[in-house]
Amino acid sequence: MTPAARTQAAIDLLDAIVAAAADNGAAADTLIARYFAQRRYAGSKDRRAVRELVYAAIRLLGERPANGRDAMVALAKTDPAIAATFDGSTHAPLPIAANEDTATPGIAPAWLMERLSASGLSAEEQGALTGRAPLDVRVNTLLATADAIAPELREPQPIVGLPDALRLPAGTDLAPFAGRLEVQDAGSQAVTLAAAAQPGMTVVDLCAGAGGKSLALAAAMANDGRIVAADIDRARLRRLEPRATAAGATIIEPLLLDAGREADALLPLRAAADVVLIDAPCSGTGTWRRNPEARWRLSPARIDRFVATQRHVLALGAPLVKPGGALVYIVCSLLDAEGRNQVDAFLAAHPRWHAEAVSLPLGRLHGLGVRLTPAHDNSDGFFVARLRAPC
Ligand SMILES: C[S@@+](CC[C@H](N)C(=O)[O-])C[C@H]1O[C@@H](n2cnc3c(N)ncnc32)[C@H](O)[C@@H]1O
Repeated sequence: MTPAARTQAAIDLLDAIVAAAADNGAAADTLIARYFAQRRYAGSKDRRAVRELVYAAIRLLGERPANGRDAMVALAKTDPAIAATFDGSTHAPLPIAANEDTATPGIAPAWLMERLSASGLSAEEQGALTGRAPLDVRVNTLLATADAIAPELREPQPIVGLPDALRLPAGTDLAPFAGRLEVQDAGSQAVTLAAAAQPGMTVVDLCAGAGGKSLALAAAMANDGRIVAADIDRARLRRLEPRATAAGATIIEPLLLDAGREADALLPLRAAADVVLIDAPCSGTGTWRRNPEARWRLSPARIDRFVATQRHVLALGAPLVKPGGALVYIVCSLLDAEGRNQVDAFLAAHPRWHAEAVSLPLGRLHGLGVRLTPAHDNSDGFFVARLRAPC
């Protein structure tokens, strides 16, 4: 592909990504994979170059652009080499007109930046939300140690305070390390420590998804005890089983919940858990470095729905905690509505519970919990709080 054809391909892809973001359709990565599956003539260099153009345009624009051309013209205005590819030749985009409309660069839609500011996030902190994320892995201590595995890796960097974490060069091939290394952001590893999981405990991972945190809990518990990994999403939960097998995690019991009737399946776990971990569904404002297109998908109504779901899962999780046990609430959002305000509301409704101090290797105190941000912690953004049930 010529450079101009790559630009046109990026425009076509961005058209699809913009439409999908508006209609809650497929993710950008899925659309890119589908696009190239139908264009076998594109070599790996072309694919990489087009992908980079697409993601550079997505990162540049906080507001969802009208279409792919608007997005790429905005990117071209930051880079004369890209602007030069708008030359009107075969397979190339038409030249950029002097008065052509373009999308405006920014971090996020204006209404969302206001909410981030109101949640105490400075302009510098907001600017870091769309940077590039490092490749972080967790060494699965059920099968390996960081010291033993480090010599097999190219340039592994330790992460202060997280002895089982390593930061690796982008593009490191992790296939030879299946089971021994799990891709997991440093922030995600840090907030899981708030569970203080110990061998012999019973832990309910209520929003387990594909089990990223369940696997970390199993390692922390040295495969001794019980972890119930519950979720309403069958496809995600199904991905947990092979991961657990590869990781040698034997104490994880997947539990598929029926949305709207979750309490039925959870009844046998009433007052049974030392710890209930709730990694709640959220807007993901802390994960834009990995998933920058997510900010094109958000709306005030969508955030309201997340807030309602978070209240719902908190109400499901609280009765599972045994007297004196703990509920750990986590969101990968930096909006107070989803983080500290949820905790304040929970405690107002449960006056006999209290928030416990959590000491983590990353993050700063925020409300009754701890907040991690990309600017401060070079991790994804998270809010985590640990709530103690009455004895
Ligand atoms: C942030 S993701 C969890 C990620 C996972 N803990 C990890 O570390 O990989 C939130 C999960 O909550 C699940 N969820 C949403 N509503 C739920 C409900 N009512 N009960 C249980 N899980 C729910 C979603 O299906 C999703 O998998």
